[in-house]
Amino acid sequence: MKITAARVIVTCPGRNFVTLKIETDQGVYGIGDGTLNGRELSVVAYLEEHVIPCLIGMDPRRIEDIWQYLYRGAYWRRGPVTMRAIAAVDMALWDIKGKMAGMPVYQLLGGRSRDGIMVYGHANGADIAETVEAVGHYIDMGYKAIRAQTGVPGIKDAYGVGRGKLYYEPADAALPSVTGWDTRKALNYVPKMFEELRKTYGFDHHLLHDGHHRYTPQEAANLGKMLEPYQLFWLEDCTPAENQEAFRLVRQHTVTPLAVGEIFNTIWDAKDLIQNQLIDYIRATVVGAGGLTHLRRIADLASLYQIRTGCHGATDLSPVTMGCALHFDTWVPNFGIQEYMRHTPETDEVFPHDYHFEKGELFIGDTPGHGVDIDEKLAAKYPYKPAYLPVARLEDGTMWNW
Ligand SMILES: O=C(O)[C@@H](O)[C@@H](O)[C@H](O)[C@H](O)CO
Ligand SMILES: [Mg+2]
Repeated sequence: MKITAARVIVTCPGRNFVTLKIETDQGVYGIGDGTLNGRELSVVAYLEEHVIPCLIGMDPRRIEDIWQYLYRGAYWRRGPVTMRAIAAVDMALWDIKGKMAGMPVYQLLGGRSRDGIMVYGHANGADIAETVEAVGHYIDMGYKAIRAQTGVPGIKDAYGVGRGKLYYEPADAALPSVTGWDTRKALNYVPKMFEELRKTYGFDHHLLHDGHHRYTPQEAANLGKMLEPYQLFWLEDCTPAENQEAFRLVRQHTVTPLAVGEIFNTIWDAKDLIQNQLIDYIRATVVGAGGLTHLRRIADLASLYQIRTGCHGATDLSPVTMGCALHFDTWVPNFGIQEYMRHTPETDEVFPHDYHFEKGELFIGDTPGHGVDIDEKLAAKYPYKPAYLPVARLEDGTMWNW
């Protein structure tokens, strides 16, 4: 069996997606996601110029060998562009293998460990009152777990506050828009939101919060401590994780569960955090961390330390990644939760898929492969549109983490 052709499809049904389609001499094809929000075309070039020429003629059944070929073979390892390109190939190959076997991917991974996949949705508002109302909306929709982010008085366009009720897309301008940040104001405000949420809705639902890399380790420890009475499911990206050691300081001061990893690309980004038990949930996902082949290695390492998975699932991860993540979640023994930010109806139409939401959970179907396809004719109607993620500056103009 041979790979005969591969091509990249870029489409923008509301936001940009990079999709790789691999074709074989047996008429079976597979698709994979390589979207890198705000830097999409770098992955397109990596795939078109440097990966696809190597793939032609290879045996698509050799998933592991092709993974190693692309990872070791480039000599230059790791990084978001390389690992997304590898992930796109990997997803497409698992899709092909599943179609050849007549089985859904979760069966190939080892079979079902659970029926439904608990997901969390994004509730947010301009202030505490609006966010409390938004959380109620998610509870009404049946969610068991909800992430709550609020605008903070005095901070311009703080991360996490959307303009629409369900569809929140931060990459909203042809050049990066400038938002603000002020740690003191946030530390005064965020705990009050959780106090209000618990007062209003009690303790039956899981509540989550994303720090989006904006606190120093000491500030993150302080926030974690202040949030303890509200029993969060997790506090995410409370401080940047390039220095994995930084989490030791946070961990020593708070029992609020910690989650990290949406920007991780390999097991090496998470190794110290996992082996030193500095986190509770690992958020690496299929598109970010080199596909299913590599993600399951990360999950296996995490399982030795009772750390559970919580795959990134924002809207910049295409339905192809969501489908693959749900196969992974259905199999992985140490599953924790799955993030689920809904795609717009236009995106869902371009990517027909075999998964559905019911009572706070997502369910993957039994279509052979990963069960997500691309309607190329429809995709062609939505050409690429440059869109950047915002940047953040402190009040005095200093660049900060968005
Ligand atoms: O937890 C999350 O989902 C966020 O941190 C993301 O929305 C992140 O900001 C985007 O994926 C960036 O593209
Ligand atoms: Mg996040």
